[in-house]
Amino acid sequence: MPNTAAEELPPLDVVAAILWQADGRLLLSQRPAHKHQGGRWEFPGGKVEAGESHHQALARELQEELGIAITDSEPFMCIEHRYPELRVRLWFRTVRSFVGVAHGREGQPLGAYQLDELAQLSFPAANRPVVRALMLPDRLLVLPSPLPSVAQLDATLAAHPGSWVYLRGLHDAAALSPWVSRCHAAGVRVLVADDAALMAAVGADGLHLRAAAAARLDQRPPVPWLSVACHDAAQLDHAQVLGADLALLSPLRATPTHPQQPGMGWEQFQALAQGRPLSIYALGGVTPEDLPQARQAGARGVAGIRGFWQ
Ligand SMILES: Nc1nc2c([nH]c(=O)n2[C@H]2C[C@H](O)[C@@H](COP(=O)(O)OP(=O)(O)OP(=O)(O)O)O2)c(=O)[nH]1
Repeated sequence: MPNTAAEELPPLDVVAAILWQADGRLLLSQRPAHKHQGGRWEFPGGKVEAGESHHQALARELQEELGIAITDSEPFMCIEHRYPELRVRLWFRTVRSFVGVAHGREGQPLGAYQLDELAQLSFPAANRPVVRALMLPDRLLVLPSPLPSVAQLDATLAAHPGSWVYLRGLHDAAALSPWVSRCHAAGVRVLVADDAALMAAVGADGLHLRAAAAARLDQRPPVPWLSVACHDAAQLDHAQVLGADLALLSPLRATPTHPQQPGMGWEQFQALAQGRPLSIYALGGVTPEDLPQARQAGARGVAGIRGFWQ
């Protein structure tokens, strides 16, 4: 029987902090045993009260729960999740600095963790996509055609530290291997199109499915990172069914290569992207300067060619 009580109620709006300490570790707290999702680790925060902005709610919660003061926070991701007993809409916000010594004012244990330690912790189910998202980059560089020179690649990787590269347009091991090696030498992760066996053969980090390849699948291929090209809600739904980590949602704007395709614009992007449990990248006429706007619209990051390559 459907859980009608959960269907009828609007989701509970909750803010939660991706709270970076000065030492580069994330500060987490453990939910008290008697509360919903008790005993699990959480990003500190709580329910948004009537009339509060998300930032105000987060500032109040962090003061109440951890005894710290914040002046800034920025949107990181929004995830809607249905627990059997309630629906939550979690507004994760990044906090890079705070004043005060964090301590569990409600007696809750706190912990500081490196990103690569998070996988060992038990989180509420709603948090899984955000834990994955934290390991993903803000910027995804799409390999242009014609191919860039090695000098161009090196300059571009240096200009966008922490980004990943989608090795678009290369479909055999001989063509891919030098690019994989060059990117890995720079500490950059790479995605390969459509073919999981080829991805593994060249030692790439993940698979990017073009829309037609995604449509042919009904379950996730066994890859460490899965990205899917999407243009509408049905394709995003399918990306979720596949358990994708990333979706490249396009076109945000019309581009010189596809001038006949009108861009969806940020409003439509937000309507499609916000609340989904995967990291969505805005693609199509997007530049790195669009990142703050993209975040407001529910994107994890920005992807593209023009505006990214040196
Ligand atoms: N703060 C927080 N809540 C989370 C996370 N993940 C997740 O599913 N939740 C859920 C658990 C709860 O159902 C809800 C948060 O509600 P809460 O009860 O902690 O809110 P609150 O601090 O305002 O609590 P209270 O006033 O009732 O004591 O969101 C997370 O990472 N952080």
